[in-house]
Amino acid sequence: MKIFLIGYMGCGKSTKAKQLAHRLNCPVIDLDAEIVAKTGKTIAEYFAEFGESGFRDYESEMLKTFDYPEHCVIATGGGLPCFFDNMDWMNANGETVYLEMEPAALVSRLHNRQKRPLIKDLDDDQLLEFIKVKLQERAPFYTKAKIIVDAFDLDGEKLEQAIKSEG
Ligand SMILES: Nc1ncnc2c1ncn2[C@@H]1O[C@H](COP(=O)(O)OP(=O)(O)O)[C@@H](O)[C@H]1O
Ligand SMILES: O=C(O)C1=C[C@@H](OP(=O)(O)O)[C@@H](O)[C@H](O)C1
Ligand SMILES: [Mg+2]
Repeated sequence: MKIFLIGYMGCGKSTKAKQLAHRLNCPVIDLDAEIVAKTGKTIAEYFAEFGESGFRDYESEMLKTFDYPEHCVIATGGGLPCFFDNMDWMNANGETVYLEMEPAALVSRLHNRQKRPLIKDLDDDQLLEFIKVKLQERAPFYTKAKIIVDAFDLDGEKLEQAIKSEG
């Protein structure tokens, strides 16, 4: 089974994907890291060179053409489910899990903003406002996930349980 973790920047997709894959004894794939490995550019450099729309094209192509092992956990980028038919594609090709988190909690997780071009120039107050607006836009996509879990106090074990009981 392919398990796609989705949710806003900072909700813990990359961190929890590693923990879950370790528990399930299967490979982990972080699509942002795959983009960096394939292009030789950081996400920030890719945005700077090709703009957000160039990045969205590339991440969608990466999502749909990656040679996934049969069983794996996939950390997606926060915006990926909200463009093209990516969310429907993931639902058709695996288990989708939305790691849901409140805007204030997301701010407290997003210390290292330089890696994330959409928020790199925002202070904490601006970031809170930005997330509130963006999360409203993105929620209709995220909530199409087959499984929704509260990501605030989540660890690999709780995530595994949530997938087993709801999946
Ligand atoms: N359970 C947790 N408690 C506190 N901080 C966490 C926890 N899980 C992840 N983090 C931190 O939150 C930040 C965002 O996590 P990350 O996995 O990169 O999120 P995403 O891939 O969803 O953007 C990282 O700095 C990470 O160390
Ligand atoms: O939410 C977004 O639009 C983005 C999230 C990032 O991934 P993380 O959610 O892992 O930070 C990365 O794909 C890019 O900076 C854009
Ligand atoms: Mg990530």
